[in-house]
Amino acid sequence: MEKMINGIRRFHDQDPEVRKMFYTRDKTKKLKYHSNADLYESPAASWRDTLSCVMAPDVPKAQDLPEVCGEIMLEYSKEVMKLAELMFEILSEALGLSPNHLKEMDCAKGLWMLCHCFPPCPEPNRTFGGAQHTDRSFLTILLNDNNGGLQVLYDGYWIDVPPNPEALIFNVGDFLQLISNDKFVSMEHRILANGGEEPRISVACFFVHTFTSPSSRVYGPIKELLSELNPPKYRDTTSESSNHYVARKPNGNSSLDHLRI
Ligand SMILES: O=C(O)CCC(=O)C(=O)O
Ligand SMILES: [Fe+2]
Repeated sequence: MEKMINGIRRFHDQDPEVRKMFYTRDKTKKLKYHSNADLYESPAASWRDTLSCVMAPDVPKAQDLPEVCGEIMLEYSKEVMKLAELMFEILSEALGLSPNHLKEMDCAKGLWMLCHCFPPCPEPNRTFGGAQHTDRSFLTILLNDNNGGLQVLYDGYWIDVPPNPEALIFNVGDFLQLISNDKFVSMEHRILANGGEEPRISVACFFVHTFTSPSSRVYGPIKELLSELNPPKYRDTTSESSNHYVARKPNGNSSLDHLRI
């Protein structure tokens, strides 16, 4: 975990000329680097630079990744995928299903890795590092360095998540909410703009289905969970029609709103 944080810090510490080689706002690219993700959508751009890469199911080649962090991104992905499989087994059991149920739905198959850097912001009270949102994933596994900033919305209050580089944070995403028919609820969170002196590093591993078999797979509330007393709360959707879900919505609306029955 420490090696991963250091590798991502090395990437963001590089000369802009080197980082520029990876810069793109083309959403179809598997590897991209950009600043202020919501630049053209939000009233105040998020104070953040992000290197993101689709790491699974198609594993990128080391030589296609940035030299200073490619190896560790590949190594970290492998470990985080093992952890996700285990977590999906536990979550399946918590739903009263067989341990392999969520894995067999390919919940652990697609990995989109977002390697963030939140540079010190000269006016941190005028924007965010990341505005309020829920993750458009089944599950997100989050690694932070020792700089705080992440907050979760609980009972109407924003609560600081204490930074701990030796811990991982598991966030339920919108798609787990959908297939569990609201048994698990995705977490509203935000990241304050960095008011400190040093850049804050975090790595968010999004387990998603978009990159697995686009358009073919249909997701809806798991049939085994439904009954007369627990009717489906969402319509079925394909990965194609929900393709936008990895993008953040500046208005903070859930990506599930348009699917709710
Ligand atoms: O940096 C963080 O702590 C959280 C990042 C995040 O929420 C995201 O990438 O969706
Ligand atoms: Fe998030």
